[in-house]
Amino acid sequence: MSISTDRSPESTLAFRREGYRFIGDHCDRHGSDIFQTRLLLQPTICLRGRPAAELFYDPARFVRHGALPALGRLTLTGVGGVQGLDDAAHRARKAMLMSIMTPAAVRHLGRLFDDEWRARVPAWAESGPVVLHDEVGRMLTRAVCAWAGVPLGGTQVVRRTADLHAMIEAPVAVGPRYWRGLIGRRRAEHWAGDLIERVRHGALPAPEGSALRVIAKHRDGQGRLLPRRIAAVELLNIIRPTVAVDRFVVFAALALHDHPSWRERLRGDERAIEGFGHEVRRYYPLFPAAAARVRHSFEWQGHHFPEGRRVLLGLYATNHHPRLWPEPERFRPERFTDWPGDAFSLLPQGGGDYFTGHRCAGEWLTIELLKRAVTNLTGTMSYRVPPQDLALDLGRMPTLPGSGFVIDGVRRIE
Ligand code: HEM
Repeated sequence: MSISTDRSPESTLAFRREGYRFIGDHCDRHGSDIFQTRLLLQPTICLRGRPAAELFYDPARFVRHGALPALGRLTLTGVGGVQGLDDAAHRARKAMLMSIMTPAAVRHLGRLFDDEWRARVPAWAESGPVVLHDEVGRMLTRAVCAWAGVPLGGTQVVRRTADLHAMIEAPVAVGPRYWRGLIGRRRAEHWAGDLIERVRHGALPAPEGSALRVIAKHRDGQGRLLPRRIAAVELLNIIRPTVAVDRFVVFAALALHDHPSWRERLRGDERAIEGFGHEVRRYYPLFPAAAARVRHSFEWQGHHFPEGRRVLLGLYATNHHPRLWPEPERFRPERFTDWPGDAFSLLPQGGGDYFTGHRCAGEWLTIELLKRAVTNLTGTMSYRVPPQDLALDLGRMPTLPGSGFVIDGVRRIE
């Protein structure tokens, strides 16, 4: 059976225009969870849904080498990092990254973020309106650098956060947004590479088990240290996405604003807070899709996947699949009460296995940070949300409310 194919000879502009909705809407139009289109001048198979996720996360079927478009590699992920590795090289690099994510380390980052938050509340109470995205971004930069063993002078915080934000904003942008991402990455890699060298030469002490130390001292199967630039890319693979959690924090604040009854329901209830966080990650858009290439030709559900073909798994489209998530366009944290967990249906950070596949290395950290943020938004402070542009443009990737979520009248609750 041939795969239902878009009529347009090239869909890159449609993908940019339709953004997060592209894969889901095209699936609906084709009446199928699989269709083929042309993106960036290449035939591309797009998928959504649980069986598709199971297929996509089978490492025997797909490789990641050369899957991510160059625009994304040059800004968001960097070149030579874990995202583009396969097989034994991937497993070894991933094991290094996952060794940092112990339960104690996850709690430690949560506490550092909490301390940052509580320390900022009095300043917010004194000041006028504050932009939550900017504030939380800087708090996360400070917290993750302290956690990772990375020294960061007070004067560096704004500049480093701006570079990290620029990298996150860039991968599907054109024009100045893209250039800012390139420049941000160049500066950040230089900074991270310098830190790696200083640790290797004993000029900078890095605590045992910290991300900086683990990455600087990591040796590959042949006993070689990672090249400076690649070690820098991996250190940024920890710092950059942790700062990106500021987007989920803004979405959580938006959800609390749009569904105020949840404030009371969450207060002091850790399990409800975790479920609320899962619904924030399901409902709101961050990564639209994950990319891979077919390792060797195969047939799946009667469809032919030719060797080398680029395949996109719609993460947002799966998170909004009506068969997986009844009333997917409604924000309903109740759906996660007693949720047994499933590696192939809730995909904000990819699916499958953390160690043998490409599922996000930082998902446990993200869940912890989001819980801390929701606890603070509902339990340790009160605030007003003045009139502002809170609309989410699903045609912009990544998207945020235009205002960055402004709050004022902040008061500490004891
Ligand atoms: C804002 C929250 C985050 C989102 C939405 C997110 C999303 C993702 C997605 C979609 C992937 C790719 C999955 C795939 O290719 O199949 C990924 C991979 C990855 N993420 Fe995250 N992530 C987040 C936070 C984090 C954090 C906090 C860290 C580390 C501290 C992290 C580190 C990584 C790494 C290292 C990979 C590559 C894994 C691999 O290729 O094996 N992410 N993430």
